[in-house]
Order: sequence, then C-alpha cells, then structure tokens
Amino acid sequence: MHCKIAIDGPAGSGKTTVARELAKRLGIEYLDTGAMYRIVGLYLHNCGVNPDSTEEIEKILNEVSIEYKDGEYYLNGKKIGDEIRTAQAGVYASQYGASPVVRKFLTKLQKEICANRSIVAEGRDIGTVVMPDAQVKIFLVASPEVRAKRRYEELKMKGLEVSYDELLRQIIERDKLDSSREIAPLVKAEDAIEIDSSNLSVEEVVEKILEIVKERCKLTR
Ligand SMILES: Nc1ncnc2c1ncn2[C@@H]1O[C@H](COP(=O)(O)OP(=O)(O)OP(=O)(O)O)[C@@H](O)[C@H]1O
Ligand SMILES: Nc1ccn([C@@H]2O[C@H](COP(=O)(O)O)[C@@H](O)[C@H]2O)c(=O)n1
Repeated sequence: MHCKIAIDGPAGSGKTTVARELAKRLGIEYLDTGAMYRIVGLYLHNCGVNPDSTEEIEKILNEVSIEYKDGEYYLNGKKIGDEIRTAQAGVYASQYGASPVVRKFLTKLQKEICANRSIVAEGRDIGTVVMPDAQVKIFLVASPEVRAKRRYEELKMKGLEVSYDELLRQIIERDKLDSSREIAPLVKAEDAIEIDSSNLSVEEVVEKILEIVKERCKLTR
C-alpha cells in the first residue's frame, strides 16, 4: 500500500525543509506544490496578466507546460532555478493562486504526480484537495515572527538584501490571502494533526512526524 503524507501550513512554517528530510529518510518521492504556484505566478506576472482575468489566464495557461522530473521543475522545457525563491515570487504565487483557473490547472497536475506512489507533498491544500485520502496529514504552523525571522536568515544566507519588517508584512499578507480565498483556502484538514514548530528544531519536527508515519503507514524506516 502506498504511503501518502500531506504537509500543509502557512509561509515559512518549515514545510519544505521537513518534507524533504522525511522523503529522504523514508526513501519516497517529494513534491513542493508551492514551487508550482511560484512558477505560474511569476510567469503570469511577467506576461502582464491581470490576476482577476480568467480569460487572460486561461489563454496563457493553454500554452504552458510544467513538468516535474527527478525533483526538478521545467516550464515549457526550461529548467526552473532560484528565480522562483524570492519573497516577491511568493506574493505573485498567492495573487494568481487565488484564481480558480490556476488552481484547476495545477491541482490536476499535482494529483497526477501524487497518484500511484508513496509521496510527501507539501503546500496549502494537500490534505483537503490534492490528497484528501492521505494516511498522514500534518498542519505545520509557527508564529508569524518566528517564520519571518527564519525567512530573513534564509534569504540573508543567500546574499539577498532583505528587511525583517518587510518579510513579516509579506508573510502576514500571504497568510491572509491564502486563508481567505474562495477556492482551496489554507485550512487545517479535519483529520490533520497540528504541529507548532515555533520552539522545535527541524529534527524534532521530523521525528514527531516519523512516529505518526510509522504508525499509520506501517513503514519500517
Ligand atoms: N523547526 C525549525 N527550526 C528552525 N528553522 C527552521 C525550522 N523549520 C524550517 N526552518 C527554516 O526556516 C526557513 C523556511 O523553511 P521552509 O522553506 O521549509 O518553510 P516553508 O513552510 O516551506 O515556507 P514556504 O511555504 O514559504 O515555502 C528555512 O530557512 C528553514 O531552514
Ligand atoms: N498547494 C499550494 C501551494 C502554494 N500555494 C500558493 O503559493 C504560495 C507560495 O507557496 P510556498 O509554499 O512556496 O511559500 C503560497 O503562499 C500560496 O499562495 C497554494 O495556493 N497552494
């Protein structure tokens, strides 16, 4: 039986870090759905598409192909790099991620990637929309201040000029956009287990989830 693990939560709560480590230790696939929204959000923004125009978005997405191969993403055959990892790309992802057309396009692709395999998928609507049948659903949270500080440290390490206050404002803005949108809002799935990582190390979060996985997926690793 395949083991399906869904990790949802707000920006900067540690989903990507934890999901990657879990997938590595369990020897299963990993999917960062946020990267897909960042790719589409940045592309639509660069095409000058109005986030509220279904028609304009549909027209562009009809000509777009997104592939996911060996942990890498390709847009129209071109490999995606760190250009999607900026704070601004996260804002575009949120803006266009509220479009029903964008969500339909990406959810279909995400379901195809997650089908017929054990996988750890992370995002905002994995446990509610993409993999509602996941055996393990984690809702990973942390205080906005802790998340902003983590993001600040991360971007500084990458040599980017960033302001903590601006990052905190963007995180609060993204939280609001993600949890208040009509379609597939960021909400804790009824059967999800909430973990607050504000005062936990990455290792402590991973260990907590591994215990749940071993119980529910009967995996030995
Ligand atoms: N428990 C933790 N303790 C300390 N730092 C952490 C913890 N979890 C994650 N981090 C760090 O916080 C930063 C953000 O983590 P990560 O990118 O995994 O969050 P995320 O939830 O995937 O964010 P987003 O939704 O914006 O992609 C990274 O630099 C990561 O190393
Ligand atoms: N399943 C998802 C994943 C992401 N989003 C939107 O993309 C933004 C960026 O996601 P990160 O995890 O890379 O920060 C996020 O703020 C959401 O607006 C989504 O809607 N659904």
